[in-house]
Amino acid sequence: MPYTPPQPLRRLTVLGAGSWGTALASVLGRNGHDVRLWARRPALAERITATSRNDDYLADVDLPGGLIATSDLNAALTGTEAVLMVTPSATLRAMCQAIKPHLPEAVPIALACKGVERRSGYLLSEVVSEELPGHPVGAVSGPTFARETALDHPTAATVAFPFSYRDRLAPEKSPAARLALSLSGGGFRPYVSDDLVGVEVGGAVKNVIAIACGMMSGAGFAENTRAALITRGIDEMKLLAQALGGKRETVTGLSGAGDLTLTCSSTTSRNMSLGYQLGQGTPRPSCFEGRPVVVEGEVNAVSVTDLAHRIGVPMPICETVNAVLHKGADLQEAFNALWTRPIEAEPYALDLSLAHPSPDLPLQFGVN
Ligand SMILES: NC(=O)C1=CN([C@@H]2O[C@H](COP(=O)(O)OP(=O)(O)OC[C@H]3O[C@@H](n4cnc5c(N)ncnc54)[C@H](OP(=O)(O)O)[C@@H]3O)[C@@H](O)[C@H]2O)C=CC1
Ligand SMILES: O=C(CO)COP(=O)(O)O
Repeated sequence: MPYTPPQPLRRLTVLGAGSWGTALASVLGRNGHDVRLWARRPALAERITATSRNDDYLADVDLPGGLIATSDLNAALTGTEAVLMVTPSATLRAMCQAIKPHLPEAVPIALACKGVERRSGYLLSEVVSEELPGHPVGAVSGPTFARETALDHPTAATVAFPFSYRDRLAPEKSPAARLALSLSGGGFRPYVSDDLVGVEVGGAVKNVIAIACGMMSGAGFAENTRAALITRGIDEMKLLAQALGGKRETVTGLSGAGDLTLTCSSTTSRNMSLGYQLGQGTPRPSCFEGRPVVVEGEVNAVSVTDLAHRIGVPMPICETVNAVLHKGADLQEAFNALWTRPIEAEPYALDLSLAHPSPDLPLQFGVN
């Protein structure tokens, strides 16, 4: 059989007209695709369509002309060839249930939200597969601030779908390849991966680590501390990815180390910013001047640490963030306890025999 190259998707749906959904719809619109952007508020959908601006979320960004927003799920999904889910992780299950009656058969679904479901401990792809069986499920994830992406600054991200035998039989139908081709253009450069678990774990954990970095910076610690948290955060990601069946090396890519570096580098990140404000002593209700802001690491501090406990993965930084955010722990005392833990091997490994720097040394040693 002659090789048929994969083609971009013609029509795509982006669910969620917040900052990231609008940025992704802009990338697809600029690349010439027929994209429908679903906003839950009809008034916002009308304004986006009429003005090519999203004044609620990306006020200073010109969106591609002809970008159609709608609050009607049926209109957004009819005839679509792929769906990007871009509402907060906690809304994902309800969104899946809402779109089910309108979803064309077998269309691929890509997650652009980041997290672990709190109640079940499932990765978000598992939530989608449970609610919407029969659809290939993947993710788009990487170091991608929405505003920069919408302004077409050079940005790279990973498009991950599990590799199936069908991809080998018919590579032209591969959802990862077709979605990556659709996103590719202008400043947006996608890479493809078959390690969905590794990609999802990176996205879920990096937000919690960014809160830790923000807390430490806000409390007056310096750059050495932040670099240590980033690096040890990568180790926590690796352990969780491996324990859930993903690959450790995926965590060194865009969706892991890449996104962690971005998110832990400035208070442009909402997660880093929340940590910073708390580190400075601002009470939680007064952070962001009291505005409701999506901070995925806040809810995911609970879901990630719960999941880690349940499967026996040590994640001490995430644990510390969770204790400060949700268990009333004192920030300084909690970080002191983190810092004075018994000495461990680097990298920590789930297979304890691999973690031993020497057969004569125990896995952990020291005071405390
Ligand atoms: N912003 C970024 O730079 C990036 C964000 N992400 C991820 O994308 C996801 C969405 O974040 P982001 O776009 O930034 O968030 P925003 O705060 O910018 O937008 C949130 C969006 O979700 C909608 N929404 C809120 N609650 C519900 C609900 N119960 N049901 C349906 N829709 C709801 C909001 O609608 P309404 O306006 O009506 O409230 C809005 O469209 C998060 O998981 C985030 O981690 C990933 C990469 C980059
Ligand atoms: O995920 C993001 C960048 O990749 C956005 O990070 P924040 O949600 O912390 O702003």
